[in-house]
Amino acid sequence: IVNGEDARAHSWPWQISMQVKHGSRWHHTCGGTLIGSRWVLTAGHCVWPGDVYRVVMGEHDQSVQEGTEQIRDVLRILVHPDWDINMVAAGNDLALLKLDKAPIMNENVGLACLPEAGEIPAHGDACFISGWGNLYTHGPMPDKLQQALLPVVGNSVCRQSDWWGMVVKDTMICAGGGEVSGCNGDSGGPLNCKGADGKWYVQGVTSFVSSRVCNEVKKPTVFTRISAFTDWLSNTMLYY
Ligand SMILES: C[C@H](NC(=O)[C@H](CCCC[NH3+])NC(=O)C(F)(F)F)C(=O)Nc1ccc(C(F)(F)F)cc1
Repeated sequence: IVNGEDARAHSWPWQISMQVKHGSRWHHTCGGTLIGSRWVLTAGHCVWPGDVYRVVMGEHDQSVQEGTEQIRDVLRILVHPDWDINMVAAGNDLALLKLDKAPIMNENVGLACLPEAGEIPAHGDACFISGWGNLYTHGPMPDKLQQALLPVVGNSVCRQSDWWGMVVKDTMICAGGGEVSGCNGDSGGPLNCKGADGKWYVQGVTSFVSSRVCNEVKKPTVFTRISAFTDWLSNTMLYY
């Protein structure tokens, strides 16, 4: 996240770190959201065939063993059938990770609330992006979880030719578009939006930013809109 701030520890208890094994070491590769007792939602572009992943929950500072971390292996990976790594603009950038065992739910690890099917966040809705992605383009990753206020940009604005144009589909949400943005490593993480009931809902899964600079003005961070995939999510979690 570019131009964000340290999150208060464990204030986004559904935020996970998806880690990939390189040799004998594990590296953060993407964010994700705990949406079921044994299910994590992340981005399709976070999954590479042949890689081995694990999920760390209850994490805050990745450089410190805080005693709140819970680590689980990934038993099964289900990438959205219509995701195509060569067609980011087509959307469907989703994957479900089934954990080998449910984590213990506590003040540091909990389930996200998901929106109703078809719910579209309004232009100007105050949402927060969270993640351990780069602090700036080609920059370092932070130790502590970052967050940033990223107001929703309605698709009619986001589709303007000097913004994202026709790259933005109905199954996507734009947010930001100024100096604040997601950046590499935030992929797959949540867009946290406060509902009318005062509860936080995860409305989006971080998908892409400008390929020039993460925080390019008029190129908001683009999220997969979860409310467009409620059937796929529930059917997949029910079946597998
Ligand atoms: C460097 C930049 N990376 C990204 O945006 C990657 C996703 C890359 C998937 C495709 N390889 N996502 C992120 O860095 C994230 F943290 F913001 F999610 C990028 O490639 N952006 C990008 C690519 C294609 C398109 C477009 F859809 F227009 F083709 C728009 C942006």
